[in-house]
Amino acid sequence: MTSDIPDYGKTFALMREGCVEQWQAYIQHDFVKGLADGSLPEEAFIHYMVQDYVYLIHYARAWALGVVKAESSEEMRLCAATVDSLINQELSLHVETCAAQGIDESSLFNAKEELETIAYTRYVLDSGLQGDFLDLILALAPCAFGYGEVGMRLKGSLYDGHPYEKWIKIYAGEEFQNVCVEVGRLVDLAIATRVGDNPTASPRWNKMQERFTKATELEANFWTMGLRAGK
Ligand SMILES: Cc1ncc(C[n+]2csc(CCO)c2C)c(N)n1
Repeated sequence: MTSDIPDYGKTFALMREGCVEQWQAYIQHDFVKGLADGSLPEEAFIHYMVQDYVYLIHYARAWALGVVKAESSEEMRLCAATVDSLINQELSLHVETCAAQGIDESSLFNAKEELETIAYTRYVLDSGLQGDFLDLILALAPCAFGYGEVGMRLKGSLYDGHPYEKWIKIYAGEEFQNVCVEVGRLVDLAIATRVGDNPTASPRWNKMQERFTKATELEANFWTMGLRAGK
């Protein structure tokens, strides 16, 4: 890596460049700044974690739709593995963090959804329902790439007793960074097999960029929703 932009593949580099303004609004959001220096109020963090649990449930449903829409055994396997790890592993940070605040898992599962949560998750699901596998995967991708980039950036912000150390270490960690690289490979492969080696020349490119950009905007909106708690 020659810059501070992580290497999650060719599509990530192109798409990120195609929506730099929205991308910066996402990864340098005030919520992220508050996570970095530890100044984010705990109330906002918990509000965000509850909504993020709900988000992850729908996000897992969207990856399950990827199993339905896959057009190769490799795509199908990767999507199925992601559904499994989301449901059986990745939700545990949310369950544990919220349990410490007296919120049990059934309250999380049944939490009232904020409009930003509905907008983002249903946009992703509809991308897969309305479109093909590629449409779906492009709406899913900013989630992984953005948190991967945020995690990398925030690694240097840790200090002894940092309130959000656990969160930062998960997203900065090798395991999660590998997930981003894997998602990058899946997106690159999905594009190569459907639109070829020169995707920006494809008539589909603008629509593809639009999906990625919209999901990026919905990510920034999701942080803003998190900040609203207690105000
Ligand atoms: C709103 C929101 N966006 C992204 C993530 C990060 N994330 C959740 S699951 C996962 C793995 C991707 O396969 C990633 C990167 C989040 N937690 N919440």
